[in-house]
Amino acid sequence: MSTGASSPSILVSGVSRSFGSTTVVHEANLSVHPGQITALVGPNGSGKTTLMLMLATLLKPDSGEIRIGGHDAVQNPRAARATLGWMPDALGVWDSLTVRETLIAVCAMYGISGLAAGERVEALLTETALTALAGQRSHTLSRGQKQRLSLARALVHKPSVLLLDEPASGLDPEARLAQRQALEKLSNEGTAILITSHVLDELEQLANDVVFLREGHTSTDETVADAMRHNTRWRIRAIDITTLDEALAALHTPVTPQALLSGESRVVELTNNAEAAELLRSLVTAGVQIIEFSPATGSLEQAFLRFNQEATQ
Ligand SMILES: Nc1ncnc2c1ncn2[C@@H]1O[C@H](COP(=O)(O)OP(=O)(O)OP(=O)(O)O)[C@@H](O)[C@H]1O
Repeated sequence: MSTGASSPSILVSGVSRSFGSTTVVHEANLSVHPGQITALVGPNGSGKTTLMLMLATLLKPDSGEIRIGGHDAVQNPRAARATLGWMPDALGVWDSLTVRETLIAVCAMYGISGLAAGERVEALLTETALTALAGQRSHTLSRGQKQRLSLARALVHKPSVLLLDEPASGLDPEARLAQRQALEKLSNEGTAILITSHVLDELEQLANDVVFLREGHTSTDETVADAMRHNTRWRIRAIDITTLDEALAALHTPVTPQALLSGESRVVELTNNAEAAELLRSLVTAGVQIIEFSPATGSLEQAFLRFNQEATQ
């Protein structure tokens, strides 16, 4: 969904790309405005990385238009590159360089040198919690530490567009939270962010827009809105589970028991949000003390599964 009156920082219009006779991205469309965080969600092999590589100017589209910060990514890749920060799904490291030296080398690539480079690198080390590891060789970092270095590298030239391919992969919960906060801060400062991840719960907390990708086709605003509107599986918890069971039985609502770390709960299948609201009202009227009534899996995950289901029908 594209929102906002500003012109988009990322614009993809009718973009296609084939490898040999296989078309991997089919007339894809999306836009991301300044300050917006858009999730790009698709199953394995749906074309996310291929699309990201084209946005990063590392792969040419066969047709269509890509604009990054207003610059045509095909006609003027140099200008587009100066605007964007790219975090690939796997960090290629220069084995012999330390974390600090890596960042200084990337500064040099962007024409930042001397005192300015030193200051920028120290700020990035602090921002990505890498100061304690600054003297360590990059190839000895853990997966999560490499992810932090990869983000720091992408941010060297203060880009207004960030392309992040699986940035949370390999991060522990604390590091994920820190990364989420860092990205929220950048978004509040006006950075446009396009992010792929298979961790949909994580994306749901971060993104304010989503584009689904299936076999190289992007979703339309309408299909996303429709998929997001229909939560079908709801989890219900009550102070007294027996009272809940009795009330659900009286309402002829079939349930699936679910054991959770946080206690026993029930999952019900409903057709739409109105039905969910009506069931909640009926349970409360029947005197059940409800302590949770929520989508059984994340809304984004449900919407994604629904989008895929509809696409295969
Ligand atoms: N250089 C290439 N040559 C031939 N086929 C390719 C090439 N790069 C990607 N593909 C194919 O394009 C399709 C999409 O790949 P891509 O890496 O973009 O998917 P993805 O959505 O990022 O997948 P994942 O979630 O597994 O990372 C796959 O079928 C892949 O095999």
